[in-house]
Amino acid sequence: MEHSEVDPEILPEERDFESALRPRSLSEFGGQPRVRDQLGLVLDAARHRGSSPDHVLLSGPPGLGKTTLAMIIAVELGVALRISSGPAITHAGDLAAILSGLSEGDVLFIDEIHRLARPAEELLYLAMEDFRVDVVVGKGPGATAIPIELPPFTLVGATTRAGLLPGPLRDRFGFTAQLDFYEDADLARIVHTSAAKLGVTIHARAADEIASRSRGTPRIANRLLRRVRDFAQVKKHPVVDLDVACAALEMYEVDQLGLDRLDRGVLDALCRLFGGGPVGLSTLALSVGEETETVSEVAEPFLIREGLMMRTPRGRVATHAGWSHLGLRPPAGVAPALFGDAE
Ligand SMILES: Nc1ncnc2c1ncn2[C@@H]1O[C@H](COP(=O)(O)OP(=O)(O)OP(=O)(O)O)[C@@H](O)[C@H]1O
Repeated sequence: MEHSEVDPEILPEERDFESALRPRSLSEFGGQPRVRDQLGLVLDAARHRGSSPDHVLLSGPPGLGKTTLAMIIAVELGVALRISSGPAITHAGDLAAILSGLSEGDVLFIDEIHRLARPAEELLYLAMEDFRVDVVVGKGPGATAIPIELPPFTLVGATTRAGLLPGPLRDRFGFTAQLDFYEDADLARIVHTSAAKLGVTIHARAADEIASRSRGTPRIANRLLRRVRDFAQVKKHPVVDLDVACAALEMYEVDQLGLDRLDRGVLDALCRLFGGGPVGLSTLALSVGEETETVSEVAEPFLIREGLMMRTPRGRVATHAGWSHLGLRPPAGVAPALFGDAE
């Protein structure tokens, strides 16, 4: 399977790069003003009381800053951060071991919390509410539950799918922050900050261009900046201006809307091969030589968000804006949408 250039999933070789660019405090965290203010208040109040803040749930699409915020929470509170993830905790015992290793006030970050196994989830209910875990010793009728007291801690859960969280778990978070896609102006500021950290001199219009092709996602903005930096270095441009940024982004096949080769391939196949649809997902995926999951989870959400295609009960359909984005004339009957079209 080919890797999509702007796939929001993190790549292993990017981890160092990401951690170097992470903001370390709430004031450095660009964008999301509502979340920043609300979270700031929660942390201030806890500091005032000298106690741990309520458990925090961060929800939103990948790459918007959930892990970054968890790290910031620990730094702002001056406590240690323990990191784990739903899929990594396969047994309730794994979670009990993590919880019993916490010190007073620690922040425990569980990424992808919607993927916790059921027994671990139930153990977490008690830990979140009463700071206690019951460790079951033995099997069958002779089994006994030994309660273990835990020090007060703050759980920070992150999820891309808040709707998949069971109600009892969701209700145990005192504060929920819903992260939204970023405004271009906020992304441009992030590009400037990251460029400064990387020692790249960048013009305002170049930063704006990168921001506008970043799908509202800081991870993608930083990734595109890295690509542009590589291009500028190899082509010996000491400064990244608009022309350099556009040439680099064109070379990496990221278009004005932020579509990459995979997205364009899907839209192109939908329009040219299937007359704009409706066509089934598996047929569409086959026609671009990709797995169905790659098409439905990587390409489609963005194409749909941009109003370029729709999912209908009969299959995938290109919108008027989808046809126009490829420079094609939509067939009669595909009317421009009153709202929601990207163009
Ligand atoms: N508000 C922000 N300001 C500056 N940089 C940010 C911001 N939010 C995210 N980033 C950068 O984007 C990258 C991805 O952020 P992060 O890992 O926190 O996302 P995430 O929401 O946890 O993603 P995932 O759901 O895939 O784990 C990091 O390099 C981080 O530095």
